[in-house]
Amino acid sequence: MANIATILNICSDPVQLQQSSQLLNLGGYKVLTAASNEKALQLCHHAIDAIIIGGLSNTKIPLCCTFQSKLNTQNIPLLLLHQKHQPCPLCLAHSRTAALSWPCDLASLMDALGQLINQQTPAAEHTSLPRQAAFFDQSNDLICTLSAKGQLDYLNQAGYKLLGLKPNEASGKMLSDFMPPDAQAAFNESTLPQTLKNGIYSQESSLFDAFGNQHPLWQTLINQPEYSPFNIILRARDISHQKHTEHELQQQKLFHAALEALSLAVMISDSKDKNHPVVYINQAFSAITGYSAKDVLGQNGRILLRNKLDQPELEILRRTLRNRACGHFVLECFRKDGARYANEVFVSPLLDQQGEATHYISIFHDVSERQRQELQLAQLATHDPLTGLANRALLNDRLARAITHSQRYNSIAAILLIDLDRFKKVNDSLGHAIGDILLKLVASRLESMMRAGDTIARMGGDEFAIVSELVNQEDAATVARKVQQMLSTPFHIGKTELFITPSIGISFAPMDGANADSLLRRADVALYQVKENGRNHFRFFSPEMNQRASHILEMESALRNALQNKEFQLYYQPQIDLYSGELIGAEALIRWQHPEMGQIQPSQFIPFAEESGIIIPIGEWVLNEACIQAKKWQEQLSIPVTVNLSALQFRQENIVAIITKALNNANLEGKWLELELTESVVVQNLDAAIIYLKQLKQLGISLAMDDFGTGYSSLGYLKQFPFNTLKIDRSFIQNVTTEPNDALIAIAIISMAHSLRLNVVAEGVETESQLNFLHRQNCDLIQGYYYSKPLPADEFDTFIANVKKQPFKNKIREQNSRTLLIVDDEPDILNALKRLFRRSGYQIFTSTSALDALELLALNSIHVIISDQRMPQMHGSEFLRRVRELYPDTVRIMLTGYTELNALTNAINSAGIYKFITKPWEDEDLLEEVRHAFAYYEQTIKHKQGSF
Ligand SMILES: Nc1nc2c(ncn2[C@@H]2O[C@H](COP(=O)(O)O[C@H]3[C@@H](O)[C@H](n4cnc5c(=O)[nH]c(N)nc54)O[C@@H]3COP(=O)(O)O)[C@@H](O)[C@H]2O)c(=O)[nH]1
Repeated sequence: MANIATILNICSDPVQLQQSSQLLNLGGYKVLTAASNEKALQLCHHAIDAIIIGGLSNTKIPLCCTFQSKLNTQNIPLLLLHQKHQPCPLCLAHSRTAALSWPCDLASLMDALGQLINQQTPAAEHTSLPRQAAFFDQSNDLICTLSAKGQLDYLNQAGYKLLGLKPNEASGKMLSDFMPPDAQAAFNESTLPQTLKNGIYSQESSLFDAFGNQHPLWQTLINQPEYSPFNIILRARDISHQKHTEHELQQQKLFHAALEALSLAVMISDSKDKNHPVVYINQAFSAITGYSAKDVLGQNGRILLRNKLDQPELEILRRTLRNRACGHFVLECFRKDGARYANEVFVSPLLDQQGEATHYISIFHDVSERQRQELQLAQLATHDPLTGLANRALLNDRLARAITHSQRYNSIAAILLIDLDRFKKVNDSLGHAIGDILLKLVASRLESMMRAGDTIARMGGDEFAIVSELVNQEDAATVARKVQQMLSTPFHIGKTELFITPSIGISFAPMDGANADSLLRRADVALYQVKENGRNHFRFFSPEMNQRASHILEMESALRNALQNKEFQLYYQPQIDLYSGELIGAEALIRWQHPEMGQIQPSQFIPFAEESGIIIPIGEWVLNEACIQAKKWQEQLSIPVTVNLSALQFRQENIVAIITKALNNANLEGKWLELELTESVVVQNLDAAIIYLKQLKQLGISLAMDDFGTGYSSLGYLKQFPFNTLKIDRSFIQNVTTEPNDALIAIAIISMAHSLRLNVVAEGVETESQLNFLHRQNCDLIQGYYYSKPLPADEFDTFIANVKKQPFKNKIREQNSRTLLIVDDEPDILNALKRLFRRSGYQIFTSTSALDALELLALNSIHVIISDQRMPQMHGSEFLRRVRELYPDTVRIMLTGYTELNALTNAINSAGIYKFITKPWEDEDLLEEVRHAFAYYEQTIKHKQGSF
């Protein structure tokens, strides 16, 4: 193929410049275009074969003249494409200058140029296009002629080659057949009509070759009507390379933009240079490290490490790079401002064709926050968030290790479970915030006594644990004592001073268990024993304790079965109003009808049920049953039913909902239900208790405080809670007539309850004397065997039907006569005295024992008492002391042969003895003394009554 001539096409008219350049292109010339003089001069350094100057204006120096020197010196031909005006005569004079009027067709332009360049004519004849074929065949571009409908006629050699056609295969084919389907319609409907209309049309398009390869092309179509029917000349230049370059460029831009947009830092360093200088960093690099491109480019990447060059990961990094491998590390790095951060780096080498690393690419990001979170998570998984001590999981792990160690080295591992006594009270009374501070202070005191190798953990709540490897078991006692001592100093929180004591249960490996679980359970059993026995102690686990623990487990499962097999039954014990004799309520008391063991009393299983937690479902069953029974009695008897609530039950957050549900199930109004709670149940959960009790009260439910007198017996608590009734514990009633202390407590409770406008129920009333006593103390309500034992519901109905309602008549005969009680264990003396006083007209009571005498005192209004001192059961002085406490108005005379001065003095002082008469007595003297005693009694009573 011939060399392509280069034409400098200069024209100030852009339309002419474009059209003439396209014709020149079509004619196979390489065209340099210049729209201005200056541009043209700039292009003059190219090797130019001819200059075309068009669109000439009437400037002083014609454009063509400007180039004369170049034209002359280099002998470059010049073609003047003049429009309306005449070409420059000066230039025309030049030998290698020609003129042509514009517009002209391709053939004329080719002719004129051909003659000027080497006097040759590429298109010698311009009458027929095919005659120019030889010229077109020299072109690298596809050139073809088409009909107005796009049918191919002539195709040059470059075209045949591009389309992969055999010679003459093109003629008659439609050009659109070589186009992609979506371009075909556009070619027929837009490209061809536009070309015919405007004479020339250019566009980017593509053609498929015979092998299916698509070639991107820049097409110029020129309409040459004189060559009809194949009047359209198409010149198409393969722009694959240009496209490829453009694509490459775009890709590069995209990659660069992507790198810059990346949130990961990218650093590229030159590995050929021995200092490995950084040659590229992206924006994220600067954002993460604070270093700008100016700071880093040309420097070694270790700028990020400062002087932290002893990191083990660095050695691995160097090795990785030496091996031209990829690596991933977390390095400790430093920002420009010196702040440390954890840098997760991915490094890979960029290899050349020889496999040599030309660059190292490091991609990294700051993982400080992630590392912090990971650490925090790890800490949380193994540590208690409040105190920072090990948690249960970590303790289990350490305990397991200690056990293994003890087995391997014949040593001892101890686990000490520490429970803070009455911590709950601190929490309830001072609030959880103070409770938390206290726990933290306890933790830090425990930590301060820790030896290397010990583990201190918080197991939850107020329970701590220490795992320690010891030489012998005594060492554990030393540790326990140290814990007690550490916690014995009061804690100061703000202005509050708190005292805490620990209960500690201890078990040992390998003696008490071969795994962490069993050791913990056994330490817990020992701890339980400490708590049961008054707290603030430590105990080692013993196998006997374990028996109890396994008994609890057995009981729990038996109770669960009992519940399932419906072995529980409710008994009901009547509560009576002493004054009206009316039935005022019934207390529901559970019984266990064991299929083999018969009836089991609640005292034998309720404690286990509470310990194991099974009291919760049992309690729910009791509530439901009692409500159903109360509903029945509501209609027949109009009495409420009392149900006992255990501590565990009351601690349930949804206790009010459970009770409401039981009421709803039975369709029972709240006023027919009374709940009995012990003082400790309420005090254990003070804040919640107030809320729950008020809510229960709003449901119309009555509240009774059970076992009053056995616990805190605090008037302060009582005032806070909306109780209706106080129950005096059975233990006080039992000896109320014989034990002044019990009597005094009963009396105090009755008076306290009345002052708070509460009802008082005395429970466990078994005897008439107890009843009399309580009646005299104005106790209104009675429950006990005296009236009835607890009965099944049907028997309760029968009992109620048969017992006539009658007000209690105080059996104390309101004696009009003077009453004298004589107490002596010798019947002969008793008879002698009886005979002596018979004539005096006194009503005489006699008793051979002090206890019987106390019973008589409870049942009768006694004025004067004569008691012997030496009695087997109880001495006269003790008897009379009690009488003084219980019945202070009585006048007490001691009759004895015992003359020891000290005993007499004590007796007189403690028993408030009126007269001391020695045996054997003088009848007259004794009669006289007793007469005086009655007078004294009557005077005292009169005085008392008068003072009211
Ligand atoms: N949480 C629950 N506790 C319950 C339930 N049912 C019973 N209990 C508690 O068990 C303890 C023992 O009860 P129990 O053996 O039924 O004894 C009660 C009465 O039978 C007994 N009592 C009554 N009068 C007399 C008497 O004159 N003499 C005498 N020796 N005993 C008598 O007293 C117990 C009444 O107890 P309380 O009024 O509740 O204090 C006991 O603590 C029950 O509370 C249950 O369903 N849930």
